[in-house]
Amino acid sequence: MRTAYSVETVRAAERDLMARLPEGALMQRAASGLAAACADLLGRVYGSRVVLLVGSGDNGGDALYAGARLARRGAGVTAVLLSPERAHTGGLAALRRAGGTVSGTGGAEELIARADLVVDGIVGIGGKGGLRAEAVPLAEAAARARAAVVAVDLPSGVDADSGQVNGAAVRADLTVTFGTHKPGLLVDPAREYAGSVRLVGIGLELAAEAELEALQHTDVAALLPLPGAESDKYRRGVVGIAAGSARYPGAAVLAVAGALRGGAGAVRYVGPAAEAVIARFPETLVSDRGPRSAGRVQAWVVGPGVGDDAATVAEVLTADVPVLVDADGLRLAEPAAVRGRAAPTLMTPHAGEAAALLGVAREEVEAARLTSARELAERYGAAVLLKGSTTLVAGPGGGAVRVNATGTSWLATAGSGDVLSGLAGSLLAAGLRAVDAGSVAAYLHGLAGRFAADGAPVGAHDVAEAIAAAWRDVRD
Ligand SMILES: NC(=O)C1=CN([C@@H]2O[C@H](COP(=O)(O)OP(=O)(O)OC[C@H]3O[C@@H](n4cnc5c(N)ncnc54)[C@H](OP(=O)(O)O)[C@@H]3O)[C@@H](O)[C@H]2O)[C@@H](O)CC1
Ligand SMILES: Nc1ncnc2c1ncn2[C@@H]1O[C@H](COP(=O)(O)OP(=O)(O)O)[C@@H](O)[C@H]1O
Ligand SMILES: [K+]
Repeated sequence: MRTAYSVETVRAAERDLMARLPEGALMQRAASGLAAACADLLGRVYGSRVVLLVGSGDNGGDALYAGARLARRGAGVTAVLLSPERAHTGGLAALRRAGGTVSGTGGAEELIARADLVVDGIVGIGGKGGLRAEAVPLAEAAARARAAVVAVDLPSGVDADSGQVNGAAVRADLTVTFGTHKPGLLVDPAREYAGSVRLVGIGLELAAEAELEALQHTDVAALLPLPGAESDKYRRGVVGIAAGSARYPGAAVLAVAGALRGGAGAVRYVGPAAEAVIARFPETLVSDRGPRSAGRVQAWVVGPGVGDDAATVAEVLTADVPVLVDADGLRLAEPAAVRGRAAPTLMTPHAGEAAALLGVAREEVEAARLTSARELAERYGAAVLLKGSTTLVAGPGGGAVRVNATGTSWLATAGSGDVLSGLAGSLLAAGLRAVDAGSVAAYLHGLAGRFAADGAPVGAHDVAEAIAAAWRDVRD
């Protein structure tokens, strides 16, 4: 499991550790890891041109000490100081001793244009708001330059705790982060600014709960429901799919396609698209008598393509088993009916649907994805899976939010959300907790999207077909 901790938690751990270590030891650990990452990126350090962008805090100190290490290995290192009188004294002295030079911001853009590597030490976890005006031209010059850009701890200008980006920020090829990931490195839009992320251990002991968790292959493998010798189709769980309409029969077919690959022993379909479902998936149990009379299920999926069928949504919400609400179902569900449920609920909006539920503009949700997912989960007393390039899954009782980045932008194709709903519903029926079902489904769905696309456009049915390959890959 990869975890990310809040700045407050990092600060507390830093204080504890600093009290036990000689002064400056922590910064040396950070600088050593940073310099090693820079050297790897450069390939040949000797003779390379390195520009350090140095702000007034310890983030700039890290950059200066790392710059000194590179200078000792023969790099030509210049530090551009944003506030010369407040730059880290020890770091500056070390750089000078190693033969590095110092410049003000005048002429910095030409230096950046000629550099092989730009190290962004403008601001780290002490940053507030977007980049300040004097730093913006430097970030822009770095974006234009052919140099590789390495961000120290996090790209300057992004919010460490929320992943929000207010105004300009540095775009890095690599972020070298210290002690733990920060939420902003894993959540869009900030994640896009971070490039690849390298974690450098500095010995922090993080006592509090993580803000974010990102499942890895082994975590997912441990959660996958596997049949045993004593299994039969009912014990494995039956998932009910209430989806589709005369107008949107495809949503039903795609949700069933996802559900068949999710680990439930049987898929029961109710609704007006039974013929289309059976034609494609003859193994589906179909019924046209409505959810309540359809027979026992261990979880429901309601909503994809149901159009205006509010009655079906209301009926499913009265079931005493876990319910996944998606698409039209999110619009039609009575908030009180969701909040009043005793069994778990998993809501799966994309940003537009989340915005409608929260009564804000879509852009607001996209800019503040983490806060939005948490807010919805709290308001509805439900687990909330917020779709997008990084998918978030927040539980109703607070706690760490799961983040998933296995996907690919090829998944932005009509109907791929329906496949995800079926898959997650199937995992719910197999007995996974709502947050686990949502995050495991997002993980497999993202991988399946990658496998199916492999660099070319795909349809949602291709994604469904690749889910089996994603399972195998995870279990390997
Ligand atoms: N935690 C750890 O365990 C370890 C932490 N380490 C390192 O320390 C870093 C944190 O250092 P930090 O606390 O000195 O804060 P930092 O990020 O340099 O920023 C503060 C300065 O930036 C300025 N500033 C603020 N906002 C700004 C903006 N938007 N745009 C531009 N400038 C802005 C602000 O100015 P002021 O408001 O005072 O005018 C202030 O001077 C951390 O990220 C990591 O790299 C490692 O060395 C070892 C282990
Ligand atoms: N840029 C992207 N990168 C990765 N995944 C994406 C991206 N855009 C959308 N997705 C994923 O594709 C799926 C789209 O779902 P949704 O928006 O509900 O589409 P539909 O309603 O057409 O089925 C979600 O799983 C979402 O996370
Ligand atoms: K930085």
